[in-house]
Amino acid sequence: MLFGFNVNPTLINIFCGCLIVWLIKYLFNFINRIHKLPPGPWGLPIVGYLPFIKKDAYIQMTELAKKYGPVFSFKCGQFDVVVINGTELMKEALVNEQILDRPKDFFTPGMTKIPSLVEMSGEVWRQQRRVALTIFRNVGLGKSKLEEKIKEEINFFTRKIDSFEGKKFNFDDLIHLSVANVVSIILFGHRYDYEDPFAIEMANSLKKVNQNFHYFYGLTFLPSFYNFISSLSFLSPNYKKMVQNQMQLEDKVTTEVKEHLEKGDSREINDYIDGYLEAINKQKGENNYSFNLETLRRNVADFYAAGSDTIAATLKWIMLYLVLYPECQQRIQDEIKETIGSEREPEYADRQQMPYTMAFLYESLRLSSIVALNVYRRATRETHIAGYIIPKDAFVVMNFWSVHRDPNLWDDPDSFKPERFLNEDGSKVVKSFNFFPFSAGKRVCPGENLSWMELFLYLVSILQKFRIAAPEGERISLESKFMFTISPKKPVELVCKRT
Ligand code: HEM
Repeated sequence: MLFGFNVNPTLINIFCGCLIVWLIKYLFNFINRIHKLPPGPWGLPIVGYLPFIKKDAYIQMTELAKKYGPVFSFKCGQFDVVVINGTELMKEALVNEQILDRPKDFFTPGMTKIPSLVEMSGEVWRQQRRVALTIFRNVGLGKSKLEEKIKEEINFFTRKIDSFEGKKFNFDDLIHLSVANVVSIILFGHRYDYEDPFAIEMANSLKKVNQNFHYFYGLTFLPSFYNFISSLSFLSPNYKKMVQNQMQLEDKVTTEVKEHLEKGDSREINDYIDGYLEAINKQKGENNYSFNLETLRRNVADFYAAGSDTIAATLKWIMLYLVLYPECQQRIQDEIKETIGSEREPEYADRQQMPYTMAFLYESLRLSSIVALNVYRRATRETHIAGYIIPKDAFVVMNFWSVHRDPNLWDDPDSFKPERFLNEDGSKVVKSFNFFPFSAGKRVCPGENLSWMELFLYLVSILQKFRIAAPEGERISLESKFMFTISPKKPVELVCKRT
């Protein structure tokens, strides 16, 4: 008798036997897996280590690497997370074809079912990336045509700084609008006036998306619980705001796409939207066709974000370093005087005669490490790093910050020393093998060349005209906040006096 029912004892025996076999198998697999996975901290059932992850996760990941070794793992919600630290292992991981993909459930579950190029995997990602790089090349990326447009934008920018007549101003808002204009020229074919409400709204939407973003977002790691958790608004208020702001940004992009569509088929290819619309027409009817208006909208919004937030954050750090280290500022201005003078506009080619300025840029990117943890990768199949198993579908996180601050690789790594990137007599800039702010391998940042050009031209054009300082009586703070990028916590306020 079982609960008052007559049950055949043989059936009970078979059921118990099956249960025991299943339990033994489960335990065997569990122990086997734990044994082969990289070591790491334990977590709680269901949520794993997620509740223990701190705000400055890149510092925590670096600390955990000291305890468990350069490759460690933990359970985070529904996924295994493997974190890679150290140059050699990072390089091994970056060339591993099995960890090129992004997570299956995009980083922003609930937002849209159509991924952007940044979130795509496999053949579709390859197609989209190939076409994006071709369009970027055709519209002038890396050519003098784009350099001229960047210089034009910087002219507007320095004129605006001039209008403050040496008084204190907020560098943040202005730099966001200016660098967003550079990426707007590539994507939309034009810049916006700094007072244009459309541009201001677009930049504000992006700013708010970033304010509410967290690298280890609960919903990213618990996608099956998305509907449940998101219905409890008090558990995910920031997430909801982020999704709303992202939608606002994408609506603006839609307006731009519509304007391009209205031009009809006769349009010239002046920007990414033109090039993409042409790709849609050309590839219609082909197998594995992945080009459509929704993907265009998502790609443009992500390029706008990836191309402006990163450069703005880096330039903010650069301004803070210039104020904190006036001797560095002076050396760059001496190089400008010798190489360019005060009349001619700076050109990107000038960098070849300006080793100290380039070393200053490298050191700024090393110390700020704005993309401290890589955009998540996913193991497409079970693979190995340093002899450890990386299970299929594990999230793979590369900790660039740990490499850029490793005391075994850099002398006094927490100090700002541009000289570390110079040869002995200071006549040449020397790149380090332990320096990869833009990642590496097939998924390396496609905006790397554009970024170097922008950073060099902004820095040199500003210092050619102005001496930068903190407002009188105010102290510069290097406190940071980590959302997707690491940026200064407080707004950067400056005083720029004509040289
Ligand atoms: C200082 C500036 C920048 C830094 C430090 C930076 C860094 C990075 C890093 C580390 C990645 C991840 C690559 C990987 O998965 O291994 C990335 C991806 C990406 N970046 Fe940048 N980036 C910068 C500027 C830009 C600019 C200016 C653009 C575009 C105009 C851009 C567009 C992208 C895109 C589209 C991806 C995703 C690529 C893919 O998934 O295939 N980035 N970036």
